[in-house]
Amino acid sequence: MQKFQELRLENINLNFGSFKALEDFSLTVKAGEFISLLGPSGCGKSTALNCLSGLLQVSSGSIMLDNTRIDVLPPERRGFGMVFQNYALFPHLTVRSNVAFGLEMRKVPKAEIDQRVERALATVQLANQVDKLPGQLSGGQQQRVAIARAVAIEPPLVLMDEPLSNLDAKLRLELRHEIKRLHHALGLTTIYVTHDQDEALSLSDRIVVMRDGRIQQQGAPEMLYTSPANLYVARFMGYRNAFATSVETVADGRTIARVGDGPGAMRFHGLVPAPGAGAASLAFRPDDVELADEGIPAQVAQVEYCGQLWMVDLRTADGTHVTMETHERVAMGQQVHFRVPVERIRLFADAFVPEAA
Ligand SMILES: Nc1ncnc2c1ncn2[C@@H]1O[C@H](COP(=O)(O)OP(=O)(O)OP(=O)(O)O)[C@@H](O)[C@H]1O
Repeated sequence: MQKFQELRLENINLNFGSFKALEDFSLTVKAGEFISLLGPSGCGKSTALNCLSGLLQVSSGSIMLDNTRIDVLPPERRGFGMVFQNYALFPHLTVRSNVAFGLEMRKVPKAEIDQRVERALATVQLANQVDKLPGQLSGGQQQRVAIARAVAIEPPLVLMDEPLSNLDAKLRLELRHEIKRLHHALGLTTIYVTHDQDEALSLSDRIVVMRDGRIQQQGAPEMLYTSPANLYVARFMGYRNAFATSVETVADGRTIARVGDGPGAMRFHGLVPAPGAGAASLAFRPDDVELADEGIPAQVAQVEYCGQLWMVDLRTADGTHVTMETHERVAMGQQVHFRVPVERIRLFADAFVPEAA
C-alpha cells in the first residue's frame, strides 16, 4: 500500500456548465481517518468523491497526496478503492474473479493474487462463497464482495458512495459494523458518502456537512451534534424542533427568546446570542424536551411507540408543534407541561425556513 500522511483537497471548484456543483471545497484528511460527507440529495457529495477518484475532472483547485498532485492523474494511476451503492460487480465473473480483477489489472503475480483474494474474502466472511456468481448472492453479500474487491488492491484510500442504501435496515446495521471493523483492522483511510445522519455519526472520526456544493461545517461527530454551526447542520443532527425566534433583553438584563407571539407564545429565559451573531432561529432536539410540573402548557397531539421510548407530538396553546422523546407514557389529548433546559437550546443567526424549503 502506498503510504501517505495527508490528503488535501485545496479550493476545489467543479462546474457543470454554469452550475456550480462544488464551490471552494477544501478538506484535509489524515491517514487512518474515517471521514463522512453528509448532506441531502444533490448537495455535491458524489461529485466530491468522483473528483477524488478521477471520474470527474476538477474545474479549478488541486488535490494533493502529500507532495504529489493527483488531480491531474487518470483514475487508474490514483489507485483508490471504490465501493458504490449498486455494488457494480461483474455479473459474469465469480466472486473470486471479481475480487481478483483489480489485482490482475495491476499485473500482480498469480500466487500473490490468490493469497490476497483469499484474505480479502475471509475478512468480509465470504470465504465459502468464492465460486458463486453475484446473482446468486444476497444484496448484503454482494456489497461484501464489492468491499473485498476495494480492499484487495490495498489502496491508499477507500471511497464509498452510499454503500448501504440498497440494503434493508437490519443488513444496513450489520454491514455498518463490518465497515467500521474493516477500517480499523486493515488500517484504511476511508471517505464515505451518505445522507444518513446515524451512519455518519456512528462511523466517522470527522463529518463534513455539505449544502449546495459547499461545506457547512466539519468536525468530530460529538462536536457537530452538540454545537452545530447553523440551523441547516442542526437539522441534520436531529434538532427536529426549529423555530423563528426573537431575543429581547428585559429590564434587569435578563433575556427572553420568544417563539410565536400572543399569550400562547413559548418563552425561554436566559438564552444569550453569541456576540455579534444575532438570533433569528432556535432549535432543540426531541430528547431535550422534558415533562415538568410547571412549564409550557401543551396538549398531546400524537404518540408513536418506538420500543424503548415514545415520540410525542405536543401542541402548544398557539398551535406550535414540539416533538418530544420520552420514557414516560402519555395519552393522546392529555394536557401536560414541558420544559427545555436552556443549555440545550441552540440559537442561530440564520433566518428560519421551513424544513422542505
Ligand atoms: N454530469 C452532470 N451534469 C450536470 N449536472 C450534474 C452532473 N452530475 C451531477 N450534477 C448536478 O450536480 C449536483 C450534485 O450532484 P451529486 O451527484 O454530487 O449530489 P449528491 O449529493 O451525491 O446527491 P445524491 O445523494 O442524490 O447522489 C446535483 O444538482 C446534480 O444534478
